[in-house]
Amino acid sequence: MAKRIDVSDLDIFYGSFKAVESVNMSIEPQSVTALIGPSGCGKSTFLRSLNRMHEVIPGASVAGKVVMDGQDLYGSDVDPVAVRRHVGMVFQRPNPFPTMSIYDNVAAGVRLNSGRMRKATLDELVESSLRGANLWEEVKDRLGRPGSSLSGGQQQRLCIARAIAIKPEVLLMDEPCSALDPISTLAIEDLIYQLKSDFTIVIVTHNMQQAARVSDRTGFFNIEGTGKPGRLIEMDATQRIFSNPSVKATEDYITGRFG
Ligand SMILES: Nc1ncnc2c1ncn2[C@@H]1O[C@H](COP(=O)(O)OP(=O)(O)OP(=O)(O)O)[C@@H](O)[C@H]1O
Repeated sequence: MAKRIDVSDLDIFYGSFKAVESVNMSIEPQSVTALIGPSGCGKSTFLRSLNRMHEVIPGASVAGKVVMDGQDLYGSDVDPVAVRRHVGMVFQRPNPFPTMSIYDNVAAGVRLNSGRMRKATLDELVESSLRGANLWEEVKDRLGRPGSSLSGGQQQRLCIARAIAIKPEVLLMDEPCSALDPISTLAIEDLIYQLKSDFTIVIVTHNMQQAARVSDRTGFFNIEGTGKPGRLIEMDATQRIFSNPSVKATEDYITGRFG
């Protein structure tokens, strides 16, 4: 089941450097939320704070709340590994395990989380995940080949299949198309559109057309200058952000006047 996320007064640090300040944001279930803004304004840092990946960096920390369906993900009794099971992530560069087969790539996370599973059950899960990632038809006859034998766009869909195989509720995507050609990009965008009926999706993108095409809501982050923290400036329905934003900086950014 897709989940709602409510972020309140979130500050994010690397050591003593405050990279992101005072974010308040509601992320709706079964929708796509796009995060846009100039380089260095903290989009990726914020994204990683949503599944506690930020804190794996030495010295990194957060203050504030990230609440998923009533539970604060930073509560003292919450296991970060469990959080990452519920909130999956897809990265900028497709990163399948290169020597592992296509099948094993999809099964990897499940094996880690669920231990031993009947072969037939695992087969079914691998197939449904590959179908969910729109990759099944292209790979069903070569599941034993290495993940690295696929094209870049196929590898990214393989990574999406791997992420959805563990049945997360939320899927975070950090510029998932930036290393892909336009055709593969469209395939991923179609897929994002389909996936939102099952997942809550948050995507960081530098591509304004992509944000406009795939997302329901868009958040614009900005930074006043080097060394200053990034802030969420405005968040609204995507159509409104791209047609009639309330803040001038948002308009300047989306019309290409800066950033
Ligand atoms: N591992 C890290 N250690 C220290 N500072 C970091 C680290 N990663 C990012 N930062 C700093 O945090 C700030 C926000 O970076 P972040 O990568 O989140 O921005 P971004 O908006 O995603 O940028 P881009 O669009 O270029 O990817 C920047 O000042 C960056 O230098």
